[in-house]
Amino acid sequence: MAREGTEHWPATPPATALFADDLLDGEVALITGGGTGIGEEIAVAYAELGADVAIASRNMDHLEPVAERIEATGQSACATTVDVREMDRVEEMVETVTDELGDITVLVNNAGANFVTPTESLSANGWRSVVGTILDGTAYCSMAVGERMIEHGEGGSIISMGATNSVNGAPYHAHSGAGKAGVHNLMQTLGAEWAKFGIRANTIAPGIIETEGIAGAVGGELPEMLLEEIHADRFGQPADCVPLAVFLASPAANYVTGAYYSADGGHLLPNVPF
Ligand SMILES: CCCCCCCCCCC/C=C/C(=O)SCCNC(=O)CCNC(=O)[C@H](O)C(C)(C)COP(=O)(O)OP(=O)(O)OC[C@H]1O[C@@H](n2cnc3c(N)ncnc32)[C@H](O)[C@@H]1OP(=O)(O)O
Ligand SMILES: NC(=O)C1=CN([C@@H]2O[C@H](COP(=O)(O)OP(=O)(O)OC[C@H]3O[C@@H](n4cnc5c(N)ncnc54)[C@H](OP(=O)(O)O)[C@@H]3O)[C@@H](O)[C@H]2O)C=CC1
Repeated sequence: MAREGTEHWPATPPATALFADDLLDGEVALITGGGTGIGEEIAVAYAELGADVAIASRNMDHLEPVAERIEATGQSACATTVDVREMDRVEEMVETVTDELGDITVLVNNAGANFVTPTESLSANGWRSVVGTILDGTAYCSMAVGERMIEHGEGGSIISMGATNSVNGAPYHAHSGAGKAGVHNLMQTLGAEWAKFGIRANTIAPGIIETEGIAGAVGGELPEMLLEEIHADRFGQPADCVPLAVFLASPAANYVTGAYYSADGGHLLPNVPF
């Protein structure tokens, strides 16, 4: 895994160097889109810290090698296919994970989709494809897992991946930015509504993180000129998103709900004018 850093903005260390290795003992985590990019890094870190981990996405080829990495830590893994845009498939996924690993205590809504396009060229199907994955998918997984967390009666943590493109809007990101804004709002609503069940719901907003997914979304390599807008002077790596995901899954966040944390190297901060 790439962990590239710079002199002033070093790479984020591995989770095992930052957290107690039993921090997530007894947790059962489900990470959608856990077979690639940021989701893979979170899945393996959770297992290294003692959680049993399920990963789910459309393509089993992505999932199998990550399930092997999880099992190599000594924890149990479950890999199952799902299209998060379909509620029936989501219900099946939750049933499979619960049967194999037990009651889910941590849900990470990480499955995501994006492509950069002028809004006047965006088709209705393109809009649905992205908003369906980001917003419908996050809602369906949260509803299916949340219902079981409520029945189980021991609370839980729901963590959703937002994006900094939703904060001020972002040209060529109409579908993704609107979907991610909805994700944050949904987490705030669930945080309020499900507080009485001990279920916490929070959002992590990655900045520009080097993954195959974002390379595909921008149609190739990330343009170097984007670095001019990033105070950290480097693109993020999946590992930069892991500590927030560990924190929010752990008892260290027992009083934290409805919150929004960015990991973006200062991408949204103003430029210094002189
Ligand atoms: C250069 C400026 C950069 C600035 C950066 C600022 C801030 C960065 C913030 C970044 C925020 C979020 C980033 C991410 O989410 S990165 C992770 C992205 N990962 C993925 O997208 C992985 C999953 N992706 C996919 O599955 C596919 O790419 C897709 C999203 C398209 C969904 O696949 P699906 O199989 O469901 O869909 P189809 O291929 O059938 O297509 C559906 C419709 O969408 C149209 N489409 C697809 N690609 C494009 C494109 N590049 N441009 C325009 N339209 C596209 C496609 O034509 C279909 O529509 P029609 O049926 O009408 O043709
Ligand atoms: N990288 C970045 O710069 C940023 C990323 N983010 C967000 O972080 C998260 C992870 O991004 P990143 O790791 O870069 O992206 P990736 O493209 O690597 O990961 C996206 C994952 O979602 C899965 N997925 C996509 N569509 C579906 C679907 N309909 N049903 C189930 N699974 C699906 C994919 O697997 P499969 O193809 O097997 O279905 C893939 O594993 C996403 O939510 C993304 O929007 C936010 C801001 C910036």
